[in-house]
Amino acid sequence: MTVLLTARQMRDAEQAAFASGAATGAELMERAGEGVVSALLNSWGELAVVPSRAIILCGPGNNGGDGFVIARLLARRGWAVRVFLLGQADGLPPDARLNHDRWCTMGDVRRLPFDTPPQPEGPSGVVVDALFGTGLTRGLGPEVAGVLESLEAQGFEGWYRVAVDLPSGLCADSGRRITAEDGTTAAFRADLTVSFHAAKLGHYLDEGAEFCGALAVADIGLSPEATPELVRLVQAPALPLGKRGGHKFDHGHALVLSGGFGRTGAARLAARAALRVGAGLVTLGVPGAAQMEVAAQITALMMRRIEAADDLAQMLEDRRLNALCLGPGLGADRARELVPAALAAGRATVLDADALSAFSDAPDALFSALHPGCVLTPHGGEFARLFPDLSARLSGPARRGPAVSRVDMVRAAAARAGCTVLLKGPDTVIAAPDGDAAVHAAVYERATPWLATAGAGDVLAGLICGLMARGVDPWRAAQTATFLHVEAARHHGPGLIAEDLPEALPAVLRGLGA
Ligand SMILES: NC(=O)C1=CN([C@@H]2O[C@H](COP(=O)(O)OP(=O)(O)OC[C@H]3O[C@@H](n4cnc5c(N)ncnc54)[C@H](O)[C@@H]3O)[C@@H](O)[C@H]2O)[C@@H](O)CC1
Ligand SMILES: [K+]
Repeated sequence: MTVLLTARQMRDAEQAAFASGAATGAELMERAGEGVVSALLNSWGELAVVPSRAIILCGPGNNGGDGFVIARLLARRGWAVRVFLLGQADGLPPDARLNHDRWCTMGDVRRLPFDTPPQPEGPSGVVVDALFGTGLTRGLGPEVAGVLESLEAQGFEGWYRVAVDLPSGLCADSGRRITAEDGTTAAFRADLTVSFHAAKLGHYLDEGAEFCGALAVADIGLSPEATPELVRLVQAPALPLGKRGGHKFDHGHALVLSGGFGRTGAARLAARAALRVGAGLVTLGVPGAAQMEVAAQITALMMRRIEAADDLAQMLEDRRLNALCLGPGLGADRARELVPAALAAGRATVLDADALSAFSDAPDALFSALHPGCVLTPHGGEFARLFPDLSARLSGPARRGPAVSRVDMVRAAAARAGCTVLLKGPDTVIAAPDGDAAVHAAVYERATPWLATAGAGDVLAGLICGLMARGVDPWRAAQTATFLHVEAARHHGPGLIAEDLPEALPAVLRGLGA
């Protein structure tokens, strides 16, 4: 399992290594520097062949210490290396000071901010940002922001930008840029970020991937941590997806509630996704006025008339209907009518879109009706309507590092709602009420910009519902559906519209050995 760490968890892993005698700080710093050098040589093969040039910006902490190791290792390979230090050598922590001094036997250290910014002095090379890593506590002030700006102004075309551990200015826990006292939010924009031991949350959340460029994680010989608060990175389905034998009723019966005439498309998309992901049967619950419209559009899906809460309650007397989906295209009035009846039935239930927004005036009424079998799938706007206080903590500027993150807020939301909450986005965060949290980030090699299309969210709700109909618990259903959703988008590629997602699933499932 791949986990994402906070800055504190990374420090704990380091301290555990010191306490057990497994490594010293200087050893870890050496391995970190080696990790950066091998990652950059791997990323840009030409640099491994011919010695190149490096400009290395070192900060006042151990991130700066890594910078001095990198300087030494590259100079030994014959590179022309120029090193700059922010602050005084006397103020460096011991391991960083050791590596500063070792570097000083090989080359000089100029001060930051620059008197005159360095020129590229060659067609290619590497700018290394070793200013701040997990120890960033405040935003980059005008001094450091000015250094980054003046480097940008030099162009450095053909040069690569490498961030050590994190792009300076970016918060390790949240992926947000920390805002300085003067209101600026500067950060180093990297082509490659090389982190150590395990990726940090900030590499995947929020603006993280945008500033990291690409991400490599170097092994520095620390033991894997196993604490319950760890956040997992979803990179595969959370369970085998193959269908065992049996009758269609053995694979569950999902019910997707549709909106009225002219508004049934979203529910039909969700229903088709539920069927494609393997629910044995899927029925659309449709108001009378929309029955003709729906009937003209469906084949394998079934349809039942559901006008009011009583119809739904009556239908749910059939225990074989084991998973519900309400929200896509449902309409606010119909949501207020049907959601309480659906929740009272105690079935596995996905609430999305209108089923969430309809309760923005009285979220507590919704929370008191929810149960652990529910999954809420808000996008940012719906999350803000249900959890305005939590959302506000994310939307304001982050003044201190580490800053509050999407994971913190979705965890708080899941605890408040008493059920699984999935906050959609390129960095989807899923949290269970017991504090378990997972991130699925459609970034780096999994970037799927084509997924930003009308109806994609309806399909996701349907996938979760379909998996829950198959008996998967909400926590694993939410993670697996998110993974499949992105896999389907990647499989289809450019030109994707929501209808394509369920149709791409057979190939995706086959590829996963289902
Ligand atoms: N924790 C670990 O296991 C390891 C850490 N290593 C490196 O050590 C780094 C963490 O080192 P540190 O904890 O010393 O932290 P940093 O080097 O990230 O920065 C801390 C220093 O910067 C100052 N500072 C923070 N924000 C500032 C701002 N906006 N403007 C000016 N000064 C600011 C702090 O007061 C402190 O002096 C990691 O990112 C990584 O690069 C590696 O050497 C290997 C192992
Ligand atoms: K850095």
